[in-house]
Amino acid sequence: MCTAATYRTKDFYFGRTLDYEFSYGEEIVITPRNYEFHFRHMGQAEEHYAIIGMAHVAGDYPLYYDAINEKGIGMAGLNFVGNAVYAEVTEGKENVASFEFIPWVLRQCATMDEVRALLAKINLVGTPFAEQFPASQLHWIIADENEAITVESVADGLHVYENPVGVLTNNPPFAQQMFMLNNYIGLSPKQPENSFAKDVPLNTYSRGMGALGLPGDLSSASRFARVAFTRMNAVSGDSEAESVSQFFHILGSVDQQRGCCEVAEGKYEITIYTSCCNATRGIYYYTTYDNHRIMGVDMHAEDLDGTTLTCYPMIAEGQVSWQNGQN
Ligand SMILES: C[C@H](CCC(=O)NCCS(=O)(=O)O)[C@H]1CC[C@H]2[C@@H]3[C@H](O)C[C@@H]4C[C@H](O)CC[C@]4(C)[C@H]3C[C@H](O)[C@]12C
Repeated sequence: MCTAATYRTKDFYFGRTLDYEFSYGEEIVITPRNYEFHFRHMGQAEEHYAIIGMAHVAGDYPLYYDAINEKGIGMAGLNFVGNAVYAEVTEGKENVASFEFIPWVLRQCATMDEVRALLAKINLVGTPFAEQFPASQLHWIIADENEAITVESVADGLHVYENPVGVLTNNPPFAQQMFMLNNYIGLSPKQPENSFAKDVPLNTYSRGMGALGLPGDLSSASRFARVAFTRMNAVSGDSEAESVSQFFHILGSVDQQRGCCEVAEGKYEITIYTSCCNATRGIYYYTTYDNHRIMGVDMHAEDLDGTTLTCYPMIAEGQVSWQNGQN
């Protein structure tokens, strides 16, 4: 399971959790403006916007999971197993393989209008990256500081949905996820009044009872409702420290602890990493399952006019900062 979210204070923040039972060996990858992309069906592209994100690099190609570009657009791919259906390669169309979708959008779009125009022309195809990497079944969230959309390629074609909650998880399809939020219409961060029955003496015996009924399990539908509630009601200061801290708290509401989601005998899905990009400033922050210290990689600290990828392996080990003894 995975969850992605957007958040806005003074700057625009975009990130996700990557929940799985194993890692593909991902790292933080900066693609500079002059790196040559060789698209499978669309030829080669030289000049483009710089990109920073989490990717598995194979044969010098950045297979991005989630990323932002230097113009402040963010995009992430999340599992959509059983529903994602990609098109066949069609002569005369803009055929883009699903593994190329993130760089295809981020390399050339500076606004959401440009993203929409690009999506109107795209033919998203299932061409595999390599034999050992068949096309993953994904759906995507794409966002800037003003809006978010969800893109789903299903049996009857490509769908682009407005995403007013700025959240994406996994199944079911996005329209159903949004519909199911109706179930939580009565939830509130405020304490509830007794609307159950006026003659029954019901009282609030605890704080937080306004959100009683928000599901606590790890299913993707429950995570969708939980993170949407958290994100839509989140309040923070607008400094970088306060915004980043708050963003990790929002995604912390759907953190997966080892042991609670068994996917095969003795195998557990966990939150491998959580990311928070400051898309306004080109910074990729992350934590990992064992490293709760927020790490940061700044794209503008690199030569963005270069031609080669810059990769930073994730620091996955945790450290305690002792305040006495033990040092
Ligand atoms: C497994 C990851 C999604 C995690 C997730 O959504 N889990 C939910 C599980 S469930 O539905 O609820 O069961 C996805 C997200 C991004 C994916 C990777 C990226 O798309 C980049 C390449 C794409 C290639 O086609 C396959 C390898 C790959 C390197 C992908 C492997 C894998 O499918 C990743 C890592």
